[in-house]
Amino acid sequence: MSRTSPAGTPLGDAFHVYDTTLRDGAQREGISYSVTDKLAVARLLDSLGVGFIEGGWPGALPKDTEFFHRAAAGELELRHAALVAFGSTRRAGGTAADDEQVRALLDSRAPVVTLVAKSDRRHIERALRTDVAENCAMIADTVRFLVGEGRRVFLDAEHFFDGFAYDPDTSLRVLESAMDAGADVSVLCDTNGGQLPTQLAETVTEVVARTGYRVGIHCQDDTSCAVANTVAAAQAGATHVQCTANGYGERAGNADLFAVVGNLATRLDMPVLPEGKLTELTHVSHALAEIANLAPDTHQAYVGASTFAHKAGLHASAIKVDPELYNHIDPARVGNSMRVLVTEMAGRASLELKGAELGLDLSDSPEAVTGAVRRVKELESRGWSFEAADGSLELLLRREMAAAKGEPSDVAGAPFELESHRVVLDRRPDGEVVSEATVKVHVNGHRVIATAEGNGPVNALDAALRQALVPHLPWLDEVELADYKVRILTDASGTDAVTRVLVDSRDDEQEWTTVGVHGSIVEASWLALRDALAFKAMRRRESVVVAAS
Ligand SMILES: CC(=O)SCCNC(=O)CCNC(=O)[C@H](O)C(C)(C)COP(=O)(O)OP(=O)(O)OC[C@H]1O[C@@H](n2cnc3c(N)ncnc32)[C@H](O)[C@@H]1OP(=O)(O)O
Ligand SMILES: CC(=O)C(=O)O
Repeated sequence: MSRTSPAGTPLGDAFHVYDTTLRDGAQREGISYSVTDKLAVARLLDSLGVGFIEGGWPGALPKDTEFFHRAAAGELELRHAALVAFGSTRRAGGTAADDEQVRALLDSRAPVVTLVAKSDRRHIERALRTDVAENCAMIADTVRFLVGEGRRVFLDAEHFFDGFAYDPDTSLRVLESAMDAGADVSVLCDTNGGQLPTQLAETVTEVVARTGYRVGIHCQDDTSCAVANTVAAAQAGATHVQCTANGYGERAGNADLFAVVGNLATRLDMPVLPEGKLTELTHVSHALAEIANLAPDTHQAYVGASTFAHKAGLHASAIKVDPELYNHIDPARVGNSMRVLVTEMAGRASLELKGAELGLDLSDSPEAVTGAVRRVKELESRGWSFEAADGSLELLLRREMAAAKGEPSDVAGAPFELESHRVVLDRRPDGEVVSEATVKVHVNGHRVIATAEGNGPVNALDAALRQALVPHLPWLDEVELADYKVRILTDASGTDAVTRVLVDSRDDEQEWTTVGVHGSIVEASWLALRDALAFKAMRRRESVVVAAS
């Protein structure tokens, strides 16, 4: 069943993309949005073009009450989305007009209200401790009251799927009580997140067929099927999908907005976002992770940094012919990009594609490619890893290219020669442990000896090297040691442990990572640092050549 308009124009109110990051997403352990965070999240979601933004539960959480207050006072100007206040119906035995929680929904001034209500008879009787008739009256009274006050009302039918399997008549009566009172959408909730796509889609189909209501879907992710369930529901006739940014949500989470939108837009050709907005998925996902103070999931569908990163040589060989052969979509459609990883699993094509990514044309250097593949495999079998060390990989490729042409490999060499280095650990009387490094190097015809301290061997060696080299090579001062990581590999060489050091460096123009591996942490650090400076020297030589030509 397709709901794409013939012209491919946005579906608008015919299909709702409803975000509940600020309510269900905020129920994730570890997330605590400030009101300012919530406003920033809402702005980003609006800029992406979702149809509805559920801002929280006014009256229940003071922060949410303040969020709606500040939004209404002009701090939130929404261009695409309608703001939604979430809350429960009146309590049993009262009236909607007198219910404090219901009043808070009105006071929020949100144009849309989503009411959560029980739709599983066991919950009505055991958790609410009332009967089905009173539960339906609570819903109908509250919907009628809010609609009478000019609000658009959606019903979140909690535990719908479990309830429908147990006692379908009660669950359908709950929907009926809301829709007859003027609600717009019956949102079927998989509150415990235990559904699987086939059974869930069958229920959605049955509800749509039996009621003719506009049906929505809200899936928790306890079976890791929230996205699949949401898409299956849309295919079965649901025209309102509730999701959260990056799948944040209660317990295991909710349906990931970016995967749901990615699937609907690219797999089912449904223009669920305004034109041109799909390319913002990756950026918005990462920005929302930042606000939640969580690291983006690098393997997240559509938007993860590794989601279009190809490691296997066989994949690369087909990608070289046509990227579509190993990508389910063009990553640019969702604002992401493809990368080729070079590791022990690489083949010739991987190296050629990586070379192109690094600006090196290897098409007429078959010996260099063969040499580089052999060298990478051999080094990786000894614990090296080039996957995250593009700087060292580029140097390796350039050395192989030079060797293949019979040129000296110092095109990619360090701009100095090491005579020796030494690092000692100095435990001070106050208990502080300081690394002290001494280097003896030859640079521009001078023999230089320098000693420096640091908070670890990499840091101390870096400081000593700079002290020795900068007076002779002042441009090295532009290089900043941004970070370094040390990993002990117990089985890399088959016998003894080795240490792998990754060094991140940067200057005004770029960042690069280099790697060193050795039985000694000091030597591993030295190798990674030497490549870091060799990389800078190589870039400098290139810029001098460009400037001269
Ligand atoms: C499935 C979901 O995720 S829905 C969203 C859930 N989100 C939250 O719960 C976060 C915000 N919640 C809160 O701040 C508080 O729980 C409040 C303000 C809503 C209620 O707090 P309290 O009045 O202290 O009650 P408490 O949380 O202990 O229990 C909830 C009450 O609401 C009742 N209730 C539960 N669901 C509903 C419903 N759909 N409609 C009406 N009443 C309901 C319960 O029966 C219980 O009533 P009782 O106090 O008579 O036993
Ligand atoms: C409404 C909601 O969050 C749920 O049923 O899971």
